[in-house]
Amino acid sequence: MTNRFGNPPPFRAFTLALVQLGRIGANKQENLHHAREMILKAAKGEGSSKKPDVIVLPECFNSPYGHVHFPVYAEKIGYTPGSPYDISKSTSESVKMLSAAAKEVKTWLIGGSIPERDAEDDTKIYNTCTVYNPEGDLIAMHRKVHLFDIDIPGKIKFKESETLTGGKTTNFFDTDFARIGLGICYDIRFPELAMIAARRGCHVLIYPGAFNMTTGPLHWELLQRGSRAVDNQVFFSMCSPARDLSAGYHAWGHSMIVDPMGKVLKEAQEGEEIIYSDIGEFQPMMILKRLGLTFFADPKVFNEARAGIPVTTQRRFDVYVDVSQ
Ligand SMILES: NC(=O)CC(=O)C(=O)O
Repeated sequence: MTNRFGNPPPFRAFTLALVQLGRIGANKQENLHHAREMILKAAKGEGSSKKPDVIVLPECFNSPYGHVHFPVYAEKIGYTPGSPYDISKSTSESVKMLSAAAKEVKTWLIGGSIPERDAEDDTKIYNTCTVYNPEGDLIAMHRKVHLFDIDIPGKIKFKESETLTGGKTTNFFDTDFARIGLGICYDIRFPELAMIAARRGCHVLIYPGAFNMTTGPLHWELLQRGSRAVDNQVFFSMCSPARDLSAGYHAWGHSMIVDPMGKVLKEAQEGEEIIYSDIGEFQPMMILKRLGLTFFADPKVFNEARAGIPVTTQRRFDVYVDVSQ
C-alpha cells in the first residue's frame, strides 16, 4: 500500500536504549555534561550485551521541570517551520552537545526535550524534542502539542501553559530500520496523535516523558501498554528522568518499552538507569548473517499482532467519520 507520507522503510529489528537520567539540577552545564556521559555509556551498551541503534533521553533533561524554569533555560534551536533543519548557526548549547554526541557514538539519538525559544518570536517557548542521525545532523523535531495543565486537588497542580506554547504538528522520522513517531509525555493522553503516526506508517512510537507520583502509578504503564501500543499495534516507549525527591517535581521513573501485543519488554525502576531492549527479534541465523555481509531480522510480533488481530484493516471510518465534532 502506498503511503502519501512516503513509504516507510522496511521494518527490521533494532536495539533501543532508554537513558533514565538522574542528577538533573539547576546547573545547565552540569546537566549537559552528565547527559553526554550517559549517552556515551549507553552507546557502549554498558550494563548490557547490546549496543543500541537508538538512544533516548527523557523530557526536560537540561533544566528542572516546571513552568518557572522554562523561560530561564530556553534556547534558540534556530529552526523556522517550513525551512530545512540547519543547526550550523544554532546558538543552542544543548543542541550542539546532542549533535556532537550522536556523531561521536555514531548512533541515532532522540534528545529528550528542552525548553525551546521560538527563532522569531521571543515570547514563545516550546517543550521540544530534537532527533539526530549517526552523522550528528538534526533530522526531526517535535514540539509538545498538548500542554500539561492539570489540577488534582491536594495532589498536583501543574500549568505548562503559564509559559509554554503548544506545538502544531505531528512528527515522525525514518531510519534505515523503522519509521519512528514522536510525542512528549502528556501527548500520550490524546490517542489521536499516536493513531495518526501509526496510520502514517510508524512502527515504533517514542515519547520522552515525566509522569509524577500521582499519575505515574495509575496511568504510566496503562497508557503505554493498554492504550497506545495495543490500540495501534506498534512498539511504544516512554523515557523518564530518574526520581529525585529533592527536586520541585518528583518524576515517576519506570521508563518502559512495550511491544505491539502490550507486553512490557523492559522497565526501569526509579533511580538512574539505562535499559535496553530489542525491538523485533533478531533470529539466530540472521545474527550469523549480521556478522557477515547482510543484516536482516524479523519484526515477528509486529506482523503477527496485525495478522492475528487485524484491527488496522477493520476500522470503520464510515461510522466514526469526524471525531472533532
Ligand atoms: N508531565 C506531563 O506532561 C504529563 C503527566 O505527568 C501526566 O499526564 O500525568
